[in-house]
Amino acid sequence: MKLELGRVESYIHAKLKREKLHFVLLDPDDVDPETAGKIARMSEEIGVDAIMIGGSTGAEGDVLDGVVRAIRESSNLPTILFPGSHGGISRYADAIFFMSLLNSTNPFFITGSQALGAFTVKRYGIEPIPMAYLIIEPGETVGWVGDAKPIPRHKPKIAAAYALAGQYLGMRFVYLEAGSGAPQPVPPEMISLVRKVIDVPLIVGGGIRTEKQARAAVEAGADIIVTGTAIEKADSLESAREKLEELNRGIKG
Ligand SMILES: CC(C)=CCC/C(C)=C/CC/C(C)=C/CC/C(C)=C/COP(=O)(O)OP(=O)(O)O
Ligand SMILES: O=P(O)(O)OC[C@@H](O)CO
Ligand SMILES: [Mg+2]
Repeated sequence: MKLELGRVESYIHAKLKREKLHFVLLDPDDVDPETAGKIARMSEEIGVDAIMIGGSTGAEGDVLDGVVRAIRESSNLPTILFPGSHGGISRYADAIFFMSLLNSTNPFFITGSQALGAFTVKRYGIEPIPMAYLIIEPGETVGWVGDAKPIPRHKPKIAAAYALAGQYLGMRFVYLEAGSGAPQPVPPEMISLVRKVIDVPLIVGGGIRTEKQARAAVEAGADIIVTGTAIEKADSLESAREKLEELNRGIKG
């Protein structure tokens, strides 16, 4: 049995020894391949650490492949799939967050979709990275699509219990998700309790739009910050660059 970590996961751990990481999420349903390529190149220039690709709706097939290929052609950053289901797998990506939505009420999002996608991941030779995915209020689209019972914002202990359960089940990352475009990010008190309880790296995303919010999440104990909407919604590539720089400053200090 081979238990070595894959290339992307080793890269993440090596970098985490020195700094907090910034992953940029691109949704193939919202950005065309050309723009995705440009944002990925800019991200690399600015010091972002990886590009995640996915969406809860429509990020599949040709549309997904086109965006992943464009990103690979324009930058050397690792590409990590962030699938809404087994439909969100592309042969062109380096790795996939092989995630289980632990607080879903629907077994499809806990183990079902994973079983349907497992052989595809193996056939394509994509590196699977096991991850516990937890939806925090409000949860937005992904909370609704994923049939989640969102964890109340003022109940950090529930999040910590799920996170520790995820680690004990063998998951090597925990992701606290407020939902893409959430009006408020995950509360710092919740981030710090989860950080105290688990040993694996903690990813936080959803609703992080400013340098201040990014810094607050990192200071509370997040290891990796995911940003998507703030960059996607910029009205020009120039303002996307400024936003990326601002968020990166908050994360890297
Ligand atoms: C590992 C495999 C094969 C499947 C896992 C499938 C699971 C558990 C999915 C969780 C539920 C889900 C719908 C996740 C979507 C994650 C995601 C890509 C969210 C962010 O998407 P955005 O595109 O930013 O948000 P919108 O979809 O709201 O635009
Ligand atoms: O789009 P935003 O709000 O940055 O959220 C990023 C990510 O956590 C969504 O899955
Ligand atoms: Mg989206």
